[in-house]
Amino acid sequence: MTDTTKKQPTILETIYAQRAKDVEAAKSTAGTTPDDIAALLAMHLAPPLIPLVSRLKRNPSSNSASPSPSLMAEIKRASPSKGPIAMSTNAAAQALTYALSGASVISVLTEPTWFKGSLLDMRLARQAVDALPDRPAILRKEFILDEYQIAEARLHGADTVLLIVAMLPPERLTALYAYSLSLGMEPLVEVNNAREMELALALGAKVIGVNNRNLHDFQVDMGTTSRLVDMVKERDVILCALSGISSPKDVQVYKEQGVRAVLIGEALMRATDTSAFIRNLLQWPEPEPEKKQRTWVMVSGMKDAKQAKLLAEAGADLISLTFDSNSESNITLEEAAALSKEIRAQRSPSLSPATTPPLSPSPWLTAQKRNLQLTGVRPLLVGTFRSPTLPDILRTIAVAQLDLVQVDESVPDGWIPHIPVPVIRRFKIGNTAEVSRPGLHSFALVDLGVNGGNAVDLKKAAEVIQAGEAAKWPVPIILSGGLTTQNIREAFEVVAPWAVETSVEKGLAGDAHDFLAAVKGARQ
Ligand SMILES: O=C(O)c1ccccc1N[C@@H]1O[C@H](COP(=O)(O)O)[C@@H](O)[C@H]1O
Repeated sequence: MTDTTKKQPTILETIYAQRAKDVEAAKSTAGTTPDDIAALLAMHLAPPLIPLVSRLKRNPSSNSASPSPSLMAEIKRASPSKGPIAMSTNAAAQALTYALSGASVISVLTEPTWFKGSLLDMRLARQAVDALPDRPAILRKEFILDEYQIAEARLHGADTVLLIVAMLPPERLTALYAYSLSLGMEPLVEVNNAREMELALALGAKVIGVNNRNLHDFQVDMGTTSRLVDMVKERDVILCALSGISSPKDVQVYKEQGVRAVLIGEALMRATDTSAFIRNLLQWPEPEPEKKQRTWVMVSGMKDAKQAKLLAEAGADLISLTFDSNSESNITLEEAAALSKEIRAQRSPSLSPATTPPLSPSPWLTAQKRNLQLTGVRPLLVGTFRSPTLPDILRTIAVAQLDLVQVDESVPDGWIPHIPVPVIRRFKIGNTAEVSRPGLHSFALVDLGVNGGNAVDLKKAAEVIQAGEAAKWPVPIILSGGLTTQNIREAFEVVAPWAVETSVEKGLAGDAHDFLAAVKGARQ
């Protein structure tokens, strides 16, 4: 017979009990004991952090006169109240979509039983956004009851963790809050009523989320946040509304009340066009369309400073020197240093204040291209290397004062972070799988592998661009190999590269000048 006098545990109590068991199991598993996690943190194996508070203050509307709240976008496959929501979600792809749509925080549920999440999801979400210029913070959305889960979160790439006041005795809450801070992570402290808000404020929490969903009975009351707004007025606290938000009206009400961020799960997971849905929900401005930039030109094999100056005047943006003893264009270190000095003396950077466009979310190569264009200094000096050693590259950069270097496939990826200037990686047309890898080379040169005059396969190069960076941004490439005054117009039409390359073959400056003139004529 069932004992009807015994109170049924709420879902929060049930989840707590299960997570307490899960934590004990993880702690007693060889390789993931608390000592192991501490040793891994001491080895600095946790990736670098970004601060939650300042990241939450930035969103695509934050420069406007009336900024809308920031977005904490949640990856939520399922939930105890709704069951399955979006079971086939790929956490990394979803995270990248959120990031490129302007989210300030990506909230990743790591609870496996009711939410179908995992630490692997969180780690992949972090990896997917890691190379973005202003990546969102990663929140471990979890039922945290033990320091162990916070250390685990940090190790797997979280920038912040959730602490649920309703779930923790006050002294546990205080200890966990302090521990999270000790690892550099300002937590999101979740409350559901005035008493919990007082506890959160007493803690000194800087980011407080009011959950509109009562975690004991699942009831969602959108007024819960509104009723607590006054408690944080005039305080240095970012107030966030959590749960049940699905329409622009919901967000507008909170915005008017001074809520600075909203956490949204289900509505985002069900959206068909996530970016458009987010923009409409938050009333963020449309991203400014990329201004059509003129196609850049790189002239390679330069050995003569006067010639370089003339070509720069004729429109060359990048002047490349070849460091390859097997090439006729090879330049010695002494010659390179002299040429560099002359070019630097001649180039006159604009000293007027930089017109910096607002930071808009964009993937890695697109951002690198934009940043280079913003420098305003022309021509930039490139050192092109064939089978170099790392010390060769470093010394040449220092002596010849190179702005960029270009390397071929012989250079291991592991060297690139050690090269102190942006790297152009040369890819042969049949071998372009890694062109849009983020976070390593800053620019990709796609070599059609043909010498001037022969037929070039422009369609293949077009496919590389159209394969897309983060799916929908055209991959900015430098197109090289076989471009001539005759085919440059077609190359622009078929491929639309960011830049094109030609070379000063055997000192025939005329060719490069003709090429530059043809480029000018062909630019749309
Ligand atoms: O959604 C639930 O059933 C749930 C149950 C227990 C704890 C938390 C739960 N969900 C939380 O809901 C928000 C996101 O809400 P929404 O999907 O936008 O309505 C988030 O805080 C979840 O962790």
